[in-house]
Amino acid sequence: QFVSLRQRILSAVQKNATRGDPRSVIRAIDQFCSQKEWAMNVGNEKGCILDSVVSEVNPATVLELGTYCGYSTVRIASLLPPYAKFITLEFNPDFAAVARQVIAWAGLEDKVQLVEGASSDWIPKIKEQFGIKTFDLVFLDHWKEHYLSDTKLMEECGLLRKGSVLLADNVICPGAPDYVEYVRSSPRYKSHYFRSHLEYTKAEENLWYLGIIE
Ligand SMILES: Cn1cnc(CNC(=O)c2cc(-c3ccc(F)cc3)cc(O)c2O)c1
Ligand SMILES: [Mg+2]
Repeated sequence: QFVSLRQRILSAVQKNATRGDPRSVIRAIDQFCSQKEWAMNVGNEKGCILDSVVSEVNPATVLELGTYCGYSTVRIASLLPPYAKFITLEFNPDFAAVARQVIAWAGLEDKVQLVEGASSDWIPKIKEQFGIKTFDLVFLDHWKEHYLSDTKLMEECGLLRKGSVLLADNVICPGAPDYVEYVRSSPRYKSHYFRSHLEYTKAEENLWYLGIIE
């Protein structure tokens, strides 16, 4: 019977990765997606940029918008200090179900809270629900047309502070032009492109990094 791509990704992890070993989970997904079927994980090239930003920021609080199968969730969670609070939001319950199992296979279920639902519904509730004042790092990788509205919503909800770092995937492909326009023209943001390629392809892509300077 029909097995979904996300289920095939999960099976590849359970078959080829070692329980409790995040790096083997990442390697298993990258091998599957480069050798078998393309999927919209951030991938290893952009993943290394993500790793360097996480290590540099060394965040106590992290928000990920768009969990998908949990690939970037595992990369981030494996680099966080023990006291860190990491929330990842996923709208699609089928993706969330796979991501929970991928995160558990990596042994990182205690490092991250996966919350199902719409980012626009959850962002206003984060302070009181999770006892978080502001985020040191936000990774945007969900619906590209929600990057701008959710960034404005995070500002309005007081979830961003001087020094907060926003890292956005796919600002070229599929693209988030209104978001890029907003942050580039706003005096509140200092921004930086990391040149890279669309996951598992040679297509040009950028991870768009920016710090809030206030
Ligand atoms: C349904 N859905 C649930 N989450 C999302 C948000 N993610 C994306 O849309 C997304 C899309 C692509 C992509 C797709 C087709 C293509 F030809 C080129 C690129 C790459 C990514 O890295 C992404 O994050 C969409
Ligand atoms: Mg992406």
